[in-house]
Amino acid sequence: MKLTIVGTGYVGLVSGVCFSELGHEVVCIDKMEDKVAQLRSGKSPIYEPGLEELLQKNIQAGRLTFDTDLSTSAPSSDVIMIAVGTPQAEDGSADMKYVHTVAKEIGQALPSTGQYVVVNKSTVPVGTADQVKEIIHNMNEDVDVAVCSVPEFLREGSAVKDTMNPDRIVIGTSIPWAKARLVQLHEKLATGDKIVITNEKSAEMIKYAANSFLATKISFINEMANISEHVGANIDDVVRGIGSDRRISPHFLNAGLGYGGSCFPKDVKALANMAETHNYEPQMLYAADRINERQRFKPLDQLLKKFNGSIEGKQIAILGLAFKPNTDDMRYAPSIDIIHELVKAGSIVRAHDPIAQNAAKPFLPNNVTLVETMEETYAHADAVILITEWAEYKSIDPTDLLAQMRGNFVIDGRNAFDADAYKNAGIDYYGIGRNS
Ligand SMILES: NC(=O)C1=CN([C@@H]2O[C@H](COP(=O)(O)OP(=O)(O)OC[C@H]3O[C@@H](n4cnc5c(N)ncnc54)[C@H](O)[C@@H]3O)[C@@H](O)[C@H]2O)C=CC1
Ligand SMILES: O=C(O)[C@H]1O[C@H](OP(=O)(O)OP(=O)(O)OC[C@H]2O[C@@H](n3ccc(=O)[nH]c3=O)[C@H](O)[C@@H]2O)[C@H](O)[C@@H](O)[C@@H]1O
Repeated sequence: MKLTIVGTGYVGLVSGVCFSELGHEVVCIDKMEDKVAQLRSGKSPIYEPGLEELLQKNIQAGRLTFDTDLSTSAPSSDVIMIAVGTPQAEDGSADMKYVHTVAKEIGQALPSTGQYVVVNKSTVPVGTADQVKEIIHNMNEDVDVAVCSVPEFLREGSAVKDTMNPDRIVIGTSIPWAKARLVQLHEKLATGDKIVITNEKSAEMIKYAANSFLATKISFINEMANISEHVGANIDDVVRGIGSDRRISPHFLNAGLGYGGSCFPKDVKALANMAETHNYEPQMLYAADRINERQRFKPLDQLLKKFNGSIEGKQIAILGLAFKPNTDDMRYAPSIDIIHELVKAGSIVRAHDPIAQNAAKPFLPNNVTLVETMEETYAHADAVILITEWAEYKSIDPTDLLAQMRGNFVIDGRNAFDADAYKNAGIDYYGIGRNS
């Protein structure tokens, strides 16, 4: 099939690369000329395991091309996908300006002959498919177009793997010929029970419900960890105990500094905003969001406790800046807020991330020192905070770490270290909800 995919961010680029790998002919569109030039030369603008290899392979095979304008490829495409950003607006709602602009461009580009499928892959409020159709028809009332919702569930850091091995594909359309085309497009990825067919609005809701459920699961376990700290229970044991119940499952129950990234924070807020505009007060979403906003500041409380109320002049080593491992995405990363607070309190901050160092610079205060190796980060540190659980940090030997440090306080913000090994090495170890 011929595809036009608009937006070459995590979703658009990964989808474009994966669909071309599956044999489809894909044109990826982005307004940013330098990004398109970089992509044409086979260089990925984002760090995502396995992406660049497949990008280069499919460009060479002639199945994957890039353009700055959709008007050439869209009229001959079987499916046109919208994969532009829907960032958080000031009131918490999803800012739809990029989606609306693309809808107009599609309306201008499509001729009045033929049958077109336009797919919304961006995460959008319920009712957007109808809106996009209206915008397209306002530009060209004769075009025969089915606007469908096929939400994306990939995770950053494993985006290619997730796209190639989806748990399910949700196809939201009430139009039979569009459904047939979209089932055919996805047939190498999913068949049978793995394809969930719904109407447009349910598909749009599924995406927000999935992200809000996962975000709530994280806030729930963080709440349990915080309570465990107060009552002397250990969250690792609590998770073992509840996670073995298949209805709960042990997945996505890692207590820590809360969720960051470009999606959970904004999607929980956008769903809450959507509920409010329909006169419903979403209490659980408010709670998930509030717990998460607070969780990232836990290291600060611990430092103040350890250093008797003042961390001025203390050298603090930060391990990990990206919002999660295996990505260089810094959007809403807990590290940003933590570091700003540390600097405000007069600490000397040295930070390291194996991949996100350059991406992090614009988000951090100027007086933070970004160092090349993790060893340089914690040399002479009074305290160490693990914020992102990169694999290389997990292999740190606590005895070596202690020998390099000036102090002995380690805050494990992701419960990623072996608590006993750290304590046995003489480290004053703090994990989230990890009483021994
Ligand atoms: N990042 C992720 O892991 C996931 C994101 N999503 C959703 O997918 C959507 C896209 O997210 P990301 O890929 O992270 O976005 P992104 O912000 O990384 O990339 C969006 C791209 O669209 C381009 N763009 C904007 N307007 C354009 C136009 N008129 N024509 C051509 N290109 C245009 C921008 O230049 C940018 O390169 C969002 O709604 C997000 O919530 C869904 C699942 C996973
Ligand atoms: O809509 C989206 O953009 C995507 O959002 C998340 O994916 P992503 O944000 O890339 O990463 P996750 O692995 O879900 O992690 C999100 C945040 O939650 C945190 N987290 C995750 C799991 C956990 O148990 N505990 C926890 O604190 C991570 O550290 C990270 O900050 C969802 O997992 C994807 O299914 C979805 O497609």
